[in-house]
Amino acid sequence: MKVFDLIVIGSGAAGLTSAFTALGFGKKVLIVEKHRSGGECTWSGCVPSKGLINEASDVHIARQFADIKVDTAAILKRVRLISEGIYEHETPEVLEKAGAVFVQGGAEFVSPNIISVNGEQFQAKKIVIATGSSPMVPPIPGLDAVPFLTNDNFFEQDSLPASMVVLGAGAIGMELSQAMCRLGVKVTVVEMTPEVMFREEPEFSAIIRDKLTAEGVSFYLGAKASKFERSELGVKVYAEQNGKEIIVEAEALLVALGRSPNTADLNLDAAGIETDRGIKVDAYLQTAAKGVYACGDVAGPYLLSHMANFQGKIATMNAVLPIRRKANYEHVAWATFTDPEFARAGLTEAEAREQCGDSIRVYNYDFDKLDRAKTKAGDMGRIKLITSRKGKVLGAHIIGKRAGELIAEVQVMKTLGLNFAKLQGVIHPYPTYADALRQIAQQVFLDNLLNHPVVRFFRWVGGIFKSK
Ligand SMILES: Cc1cc2nc3c(=O)[nH]c(=O)nc-3n(C[C@H](O)[C@H](O)[C@H](O)COP(=O)(O)OP(=O)(O)OC[C@H]3O[C@@H](n4cnc5c(N)ncnc54)[C@H](O)[C@@H]3O)c2cc1C
Ligand SMILES: NC(=O)c1ccc[n+]([C@@H]2O[C@H](COP(=O)([O-])OP(=O)(O)OC[C@H]3O[C@@H](n4cnc5c(N)ncnc54)[C@H](O)[C@@H]3O)[C@@H](O)[C@H]2O)c1
Repeated sequence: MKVFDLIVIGSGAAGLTSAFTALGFGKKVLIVEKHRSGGECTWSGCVPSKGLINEASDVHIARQFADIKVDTAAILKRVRLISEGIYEHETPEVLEKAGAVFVQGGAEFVSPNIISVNGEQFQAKKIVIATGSSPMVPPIPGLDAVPFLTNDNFFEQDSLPASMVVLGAGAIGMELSQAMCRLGVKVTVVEMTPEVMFREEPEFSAIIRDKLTAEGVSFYLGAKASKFERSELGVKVYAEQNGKEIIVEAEALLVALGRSPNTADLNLDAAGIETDRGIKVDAYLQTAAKGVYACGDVAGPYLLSHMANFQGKIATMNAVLPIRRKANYEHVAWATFTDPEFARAGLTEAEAREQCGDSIRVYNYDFDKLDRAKTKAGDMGRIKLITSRKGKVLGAHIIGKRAGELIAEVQVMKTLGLNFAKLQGVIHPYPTYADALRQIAQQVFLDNLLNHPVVRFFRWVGGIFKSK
């Protein structure tokens, strides 16, 4: 039996980070991949979705100047080429050149340190499970009898249909609905919660819903899908909204209702690995089986590529080095690439109030004050910054152009524990979107000053004399 220092099961964002981390420490690494290296991010997630969003954005701009015909077949082909381009840096050959052994096939556990792939057994001191997640397809009557798309096959379509029902107004539903609508698809979204993007600040979610509505996307909110039927056009979706039945019909259906962890084929019982919503891990990302770690979507709790990288590194370092580092999620951040973009770091206002009480400070900044935004008609944006009583960042929410880039500056302040007021002294080029953050910092600085005990004392004394 071949023996390794580390076996990595799955070569998506988490698995690749894990393998490269271990290789960097000179370890003998086996990578086992059932499908294609690169995983969801490269083939059916971040990369093709952002590729499609970029194409749709160009079309949206072009339509303002000319009556153009959109060739969605050519667009989807170009999107697939982007995935191929990223894959060039993640192929089995590249991984083997970097020093890993790559085996194609599905891995299953034989014991906590032995796996079987295509009937052959491999042993390792440590194992990292990074098998990702799959689209969650709930057992709603009729769903198994109608043709439907998920992110797994969405980007493989030859061309886009004329109409589509999108089930779920989460990250996938919103990004793809706007992109498809811009490319000429009549999109109807059916979402069971009362608002889109349930993880975001509600007022920001409403802004994005209004924007998509204005562009032509139709929404049924508070509507839970209850039945599906084939129809002459394609598919009929039945949903319950406020006790009434609604029926939406379209050529195609996209199911974007969340994810299920890929655990079923792993024979986890043989290794004593436990699951709840995904593979159960401790703070060090170790599973119930000693020496077996899990990271990325299969473990959660944040199903994001950069969190898969973050966890992949920690899990692997804990596995191969004599250190133990906890995965700390205090500084999680993400961006949703609708137009305008959405980005979030840390707590919402409600969460901050629950944790810190009403001593928190909330700064709301509108881009109508920002010169850079004024240079482009219709450029909207908003920032909500939530700080502690002393000015340290608890949460930040940005909607607007380049929100995904802007949040990085807040992330640095937050992660390094710097007082946000410090940013007021940092020179920002003019006119930029980032200058909005400097302007907010100016206000935090002033509030810090006004809250300083000495200043408060003199203001109090001043108040006494004034009242006399
Ligand atoms: C449409 C869409 C857009 C997204 N956009 C973003 C975004 O913009 N930003 C962001 O941060 N995140 C985004 N995500 C989420 C991101 O794609 C995932 O969080 C990330 O890819 C998870 O990486 P992973 O390594 O955990 O899993 P995966 O990438 O799924 O990799 C798991 C790998 O394991 C393999 N595997 C499974 N079972 C076995 C087995 N038994 N044996 C061997 N191999 C196995 C699979 O074939 C796969 O290659 C998006 C997701 C979707 C669906
Ligand atoms: N930009 C990004 O970072 C990005 C983009 C896309 C996806 N992702 C990741 O992929 C994951 C999966 O995305 P997703 O959009 O599939 O899931 P999601 O959890 O974001 O949204 C699923 C939505 O479906 C709704 N829903 C569930 N059952 C329903 C029913 N029966 N009828 C109507 N609505 C129903 C839920 O209320 C929810 O709003 C996300 O958690 C996110 O982490 C990230």
